[in-house]
Amino acid sequence: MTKIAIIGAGVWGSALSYLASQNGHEIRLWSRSSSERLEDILQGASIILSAVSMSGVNSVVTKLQRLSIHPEQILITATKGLDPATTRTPSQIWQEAFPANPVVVLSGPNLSKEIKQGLPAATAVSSTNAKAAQFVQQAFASPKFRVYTNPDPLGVELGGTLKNVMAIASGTCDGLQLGTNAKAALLTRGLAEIIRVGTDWGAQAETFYGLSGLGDLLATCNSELSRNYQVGYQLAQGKTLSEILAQLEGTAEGVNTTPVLLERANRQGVSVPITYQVYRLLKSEITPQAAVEALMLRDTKPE
Ligand SMILES: NC(=O)C1=CN([C@@H]2O[C@H](COP(=O)(O)OP(=O)(O)OC[C@H]3O[C@@H](n4cnc5c(N)ncnc54)[C@H](O)[C@@H]3O)[C@@H](O)[C@H]2O)C=CC1
Ligand SMILES: O=C(CO)COP(=O)(O)O
Repeated sequence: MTKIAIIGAGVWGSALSYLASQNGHEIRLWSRSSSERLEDILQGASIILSAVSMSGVNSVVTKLQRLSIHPEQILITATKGLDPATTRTPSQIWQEAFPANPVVVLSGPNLSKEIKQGLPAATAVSSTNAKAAQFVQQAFASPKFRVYTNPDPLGVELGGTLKNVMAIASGTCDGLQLGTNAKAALLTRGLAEIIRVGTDWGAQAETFYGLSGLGDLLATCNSELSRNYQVGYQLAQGKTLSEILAQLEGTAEGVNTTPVLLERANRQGVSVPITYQVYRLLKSEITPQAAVEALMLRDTKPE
């Protein structure tokens, strides 16, 4: 039995809390509206897991820095996003704030509603500290949740983060009823785009063919349970972004990830044509139909 503190009681934090409690661990779930003090929640926890949305990462990290975190406490980040101010990933933020602590990234094709229904799923846990990743693997592995370790935390994290942009594009593709060929082309070229960005960032290309890359791309880009997919689908139906977000259950991180990803890719000179069209779509600079045309009419090139 392990004591696990979970910060962020949104849909993903709650699903992870459910998985860990099914394994017999002692779970303490904390949210901004909790009556309990954060320091009491963290006291004695072997694992501190953050499942807050990207917009909350910096303030949660700052809160924890004011408390006494023991260097042996394992920090898990389950957030899929990029910091708009610095383009850093959540694990980079956590590791810089807590250089002595092991930081583990948890990411995979994990639509929380399916997990809450008790359907089987798999995920990846990754850290520069292999022992910490194995500890987390043992803590969360169950007959319903298969947990793989992976040696490339940056790749695991970027796979889960960048696919959200592709999920918006995929929802748009389905909303416009462009067909199966178009969808297959989009996902394949989307993966190529993710790999270009990820390898330029320092991640391993093969990581993106694993659960947190291709795996999550397939799940999120093909499911109405994905909030990012829903954003794209509803944009294709003519709704405005603010109308969609007002009714969305939870966070569609791809909306905020897109401009940050584009900024970084432009700075690095990495070509991201799908991300660019998603960016223009989200900013209402282009219609969904015109975004598709812009992608199809690009200069011809080798695959
Ligand atoms: N829902 C899902 O299926 C999955 C979600 N994720 C990722 O997990 C993260 C959270 O997603 P959801 O739970 O779905 O979103 P959500 O919108 O349901 O929950 C986000 C949580 O973060 C908390 N939060 C935000 N700012 C905060 C702050 N400053 N201080 C304290 N708490 C704060 C909110 O109160 C809320 O409880 C996202 O990055 C998402 O991409 C990852 C895998 C699966
Ligand atoms: O990351 C997810 C599944 O792995 C959840 O996707 P959405 O955030 O698009 O709902």
